[in-house]
Amino acid sequence: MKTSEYSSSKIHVASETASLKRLLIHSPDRGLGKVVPSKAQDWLFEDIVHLDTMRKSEYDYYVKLLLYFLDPEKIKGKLKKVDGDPTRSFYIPGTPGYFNSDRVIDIQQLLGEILEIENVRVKLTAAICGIEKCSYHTQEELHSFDPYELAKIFISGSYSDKRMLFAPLPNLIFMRDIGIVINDHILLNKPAKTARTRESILAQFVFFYHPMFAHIKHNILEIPDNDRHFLLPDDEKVSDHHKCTLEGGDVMMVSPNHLLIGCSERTSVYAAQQAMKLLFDKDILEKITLIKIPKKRDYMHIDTIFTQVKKNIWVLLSSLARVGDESRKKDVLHFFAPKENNQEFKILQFLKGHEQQPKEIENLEDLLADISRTDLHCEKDVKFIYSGNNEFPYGEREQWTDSCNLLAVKDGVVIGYDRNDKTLEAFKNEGFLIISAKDLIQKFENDELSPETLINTFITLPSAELSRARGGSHCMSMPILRE
Ligand SMILES: NC(=[NH2+])NCCC[C@H](N)C(=O)O
Repeated sequence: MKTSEYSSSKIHVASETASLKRLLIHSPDRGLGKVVPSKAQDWLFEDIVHLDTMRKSEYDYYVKLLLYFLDPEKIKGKLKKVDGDPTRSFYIPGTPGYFNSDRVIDIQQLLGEILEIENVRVKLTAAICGIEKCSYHTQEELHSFDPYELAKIFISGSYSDKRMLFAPLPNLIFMRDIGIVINDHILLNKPAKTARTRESILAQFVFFYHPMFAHIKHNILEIPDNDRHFLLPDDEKVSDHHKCTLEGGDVMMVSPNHLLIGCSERTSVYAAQQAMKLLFDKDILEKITLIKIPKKRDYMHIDTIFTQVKKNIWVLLSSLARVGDESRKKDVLHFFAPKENNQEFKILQFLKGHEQQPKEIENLEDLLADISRTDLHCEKDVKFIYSGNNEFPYGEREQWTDSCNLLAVKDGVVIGYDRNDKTLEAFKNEGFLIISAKDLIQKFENDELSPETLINTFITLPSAELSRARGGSHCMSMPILRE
């Protein structure tokens, strides 16, 4: 793909379920295979992963599925060849066999392309060496690499000869968190965790320097830090009133005029307010709802507790929603039931021009039903599918492995993990076809099914390794164009 071919690229997202047309992803890179047990948690993984299994038996299916839906020419008729290649060159940017799609786009490819521009390479190398505290000689050595190899080094933290230079970025596979497209604007993140700092520098350079985003350069939004934050004592810097962090998993574009922002372990109230001010001042939206959830590793972002499946269907965790079966059973099983954490839960809705009088919404279902009816003008009944089929203790168990973190490739067709049996049962009860990625891809290849005619389907992705990284298919995608 020539960089010039990207220049007419449209960037626009105004819903969570309209047909996906273009997105950014990142295939697990060699850095993930270098995580050691003592660092796994610091680097936000629940465990170390088996890289080969994660790629060949899990993530590669995600890529093939996305290609079938978004850019079928790149895959159709080639499945046998792709699956039979032990080097996986189809999935690796910069190699001759790479699928090179302008619709399913690996950020590593874009990084390689901007590193071909001399002054960008110099600046980015200096920036990375600065935060990673590299020596002058390392900086010089880095200049000698080919742009695509340099992109790999910046992401994986290691050279191809296996020498490690700095920490890997295992969480870059969760592309959702680096930024978010809001209509035709991009809001960049401010990561809460140091393990994700380098990711946002890479993202900043890609969005500001890649020709794909040149025509919307003035639409790239960065949240301002607290004025003179550097003068705050260290212990005050971490308080929610001063801290300025925001990650894409907490930002959801549910309709052209309405944005949801989660205030969570990762997104501070201060940053959410700054984002709101920026978006209202620039007239990008008229309604923003802040959803405050407990600051807990279990629910790091709002997209871990609910996502949209269809205009009128949502999947969510009942213990944070309206009283469901799950919470009623807690009275009986109170010894084992988790502590009630609803007190920390609050929803406030703000309208432009009336920011001082937010409306409080009592529970998640009321908010989501209102989005379906009022914002999306949906006349059908609004339905809620609960994690773990709302049966104790499966709701929490399956939420932990991303039962609520689904990616809609079109209205009613979602990708999620295969391991959440009870949640899948709940989808089945709602009339959804449950089909594995492997079977579906084969049926697409044999023309038994087609992405255009598919409706109400839950496509299951193998997830034994992926779920150890604590993110699902919603987090693994950054949509940049929906229909
Ligand atoms: N949008 C999301 N839910 N992202 C999940 C990110 C998971 C990643 N391991 C982290 O802790 O940062």
